[in-house]
Amino acid sequence: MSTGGTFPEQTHVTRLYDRLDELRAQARTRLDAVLATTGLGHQGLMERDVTAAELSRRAALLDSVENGLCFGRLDMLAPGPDSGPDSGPDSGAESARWIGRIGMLDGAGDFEPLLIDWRAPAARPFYVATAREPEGVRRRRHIRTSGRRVTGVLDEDFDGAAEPFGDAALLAAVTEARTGRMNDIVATVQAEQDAVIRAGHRGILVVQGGPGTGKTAVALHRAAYLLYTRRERLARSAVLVVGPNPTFLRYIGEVLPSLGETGVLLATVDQLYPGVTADVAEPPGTAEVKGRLAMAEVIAAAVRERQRVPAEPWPVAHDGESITLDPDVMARARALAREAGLPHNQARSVFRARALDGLAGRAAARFGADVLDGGSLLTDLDLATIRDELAAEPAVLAALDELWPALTPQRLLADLWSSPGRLAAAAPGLTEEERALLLRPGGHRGWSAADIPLLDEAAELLGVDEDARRGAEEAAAAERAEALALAQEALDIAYGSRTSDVDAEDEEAETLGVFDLVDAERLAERHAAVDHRTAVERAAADRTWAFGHVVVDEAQELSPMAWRVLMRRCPARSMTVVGDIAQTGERGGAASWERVLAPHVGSRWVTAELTVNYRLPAEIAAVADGVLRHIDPGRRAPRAVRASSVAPWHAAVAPGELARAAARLAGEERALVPGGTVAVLAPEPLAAAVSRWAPDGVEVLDPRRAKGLEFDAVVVADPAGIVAGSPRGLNDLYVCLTRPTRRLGVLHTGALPEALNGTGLVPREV
Ligand SMILES: Nc1ncnc2c1ncn2[C@@H]1O[C@H](COP(=O)(O)OP(=O)(O)OP(=O)(O)O)[C@@H](O)[C@H]1O
Repeated sequence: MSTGGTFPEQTHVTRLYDRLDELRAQARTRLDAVLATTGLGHQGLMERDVTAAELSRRAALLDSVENGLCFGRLDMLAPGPDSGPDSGPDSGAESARWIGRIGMLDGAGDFEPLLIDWRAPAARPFYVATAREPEGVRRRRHIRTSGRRVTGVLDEDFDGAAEPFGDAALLAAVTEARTGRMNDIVATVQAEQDAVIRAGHRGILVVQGGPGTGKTAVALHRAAYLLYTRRERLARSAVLVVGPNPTFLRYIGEVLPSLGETGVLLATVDQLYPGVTADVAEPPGTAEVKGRLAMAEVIAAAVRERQRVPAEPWPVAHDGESITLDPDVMARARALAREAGLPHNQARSVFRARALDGLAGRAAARFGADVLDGGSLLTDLDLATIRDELAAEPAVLAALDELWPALTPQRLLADLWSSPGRLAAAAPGLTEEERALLLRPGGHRGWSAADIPLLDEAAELLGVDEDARRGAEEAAAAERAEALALAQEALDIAYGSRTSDVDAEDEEAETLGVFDLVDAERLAERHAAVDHRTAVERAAADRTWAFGHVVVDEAQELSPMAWRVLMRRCPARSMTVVGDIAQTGERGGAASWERVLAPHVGSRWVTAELTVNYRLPAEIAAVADGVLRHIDPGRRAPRAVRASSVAPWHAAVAPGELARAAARLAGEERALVPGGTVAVLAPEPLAAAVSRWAPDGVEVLDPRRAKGLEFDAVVVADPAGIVAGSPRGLNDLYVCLTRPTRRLGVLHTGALPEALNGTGLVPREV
């Protein structure tokens, strides 16, 4: 890369920033003007707020693309018809295409494209042109900037005059020190990644790739690409990005905003049930059972169990006497209610109606039987009167509610986990030990992550509680009536306090007062809350939201029950699923994509594979590959894109010294990667012990929380403990070994685990 001095590109880049400033100023001026508008009707106010929100978003977008606004230039083989006689490669003439984060047109006169959005078809050659297939490109130039200054350029010529530099821009990008937050890769997306980002497939696209192949980066860029190409639809329906834990979501949280995209909700699966926070930890075995597909049937059975029929005739006080709820009448009412095919809470009214019919019929038969022929002496009207009387009897209604109660998902699940009898009835297919894992004998203490998909399942089967909904509607109506009364009061005061000039009917009497312009209803409406939330904000608060596209990262970790939640959130089944089966750590996680997806979409999904590792230097990749061979000898390891000439090390210490030594060595590593990030990865409880000793700036994580993250230097402590720590311990070790971008050390007690022998780890004394 040539650096230093002033680059010819500076002129155009300066023009681009000038244009960006101009667009920002325009957006702000329009926003100010819109906000200053007054005297609008209710409709006008709503429209004003929508326009203001849109303009604020536009202003925010223009701010977000400040860094690295332009990062590339393509000089095409055939200059465009407008190019002037001096349109040489450095002249910045019209034949050049400037590639950047957003598209911008020249504001003056002809509206020529000044900058092409990286997602536009015209930008594609920047990512896919090769010496063999130049795609009409004569030269590709990577432009590096710092602030608004061009600090370096790197060229690849495709006209045979010079050897292309190939991956130099990429190598510069992947060797940079890490900041602890993931960066976008928009300037250096590689051809195999570009194919995934721009894939036209509308259904489920699975991106399988080893660690460091850019799956996360590619998935996020694909989200940005889809928001660009399907803006109309996705702006309304929003895109959901699912990650394994909040630390990971924080790590990736800046990528999409830096690409100017905010229409995306980042969430873990357990954050997808608004109003419930999963804050209770539970053993992995319990989570595994709760994540099984069979739990869908358990929840369905638990709901059915709550639709009861009395075992014996049940006498209920009625009008000073007693009315009997006969099992056969109740059984028939239950059967009819179930047949209605409604969710439990909605079907309650069917049950109640049919039960009252049955009870009225039974009562009529008893009281009105003709002694001569056994027929009924009662008319239909009599029957209806009896039914109405029963329906007005609180004791009868209470009894029917007990047989078919209104239920919330929380109530259903809390009752299920606290009752061995209920659990045995709903989950006969589980063993006694498995059921014991589910029981919470001490009562309800909150929700775990694995409970959330079960609550979601229950919510689907229960539906909304109609009584509660009616209550909420009535409360809303009462609120509105109150607003109306207040508005009327305000108008009365305004009328009462109008000027005496108006009373005097002189010229001033023509002045319009507030009471002339609005009536109470309109005034109340004006004060009613208008929903200004963006699609993402509304989606986050709505359990039943249907997202236009869902990106699932670290998808191998999700349980079958979690997959059901995601499928419900995406009825269109437009998904990008990225992960690596070899990294599956959760007991309930995926062993194959086929098994995960077949229950939902059969064979209607396609796969793409990423094969190049951008994170690990070859020396560290060799260590990880050794472990991968033990996990699955048939699996191909991704090819490392670079070597570092720094050998990964291992050292043995006495068991009692492990925690302190790991912390000390991590401190030493920190000095070797100035400005970079360092982590100790260790199984619990060792990780907690290391945390106590770890110097500032060193993160300490267990393998689970290290998923998807990366650090400049990593010390893996107690590899044997990691392997022994879970049924998929080798996968966990593989995850740990594949986190560093520059340096790896392995600290162990006793001998190295077999999978690490002969992998190139160099012994050292510590
Ligand atoms: N084309 C690229 N240009 C520059 N950097 C890249 C490119 N592709 C990937 N990277 C970098 O490589 C690193 C690994 O990428 P990423 O985290 O997306 O990989 P991954 O496949 O999701 O890994 P894992 O399976 O371990 O979570 C990141 O720092 C990312 O920015």
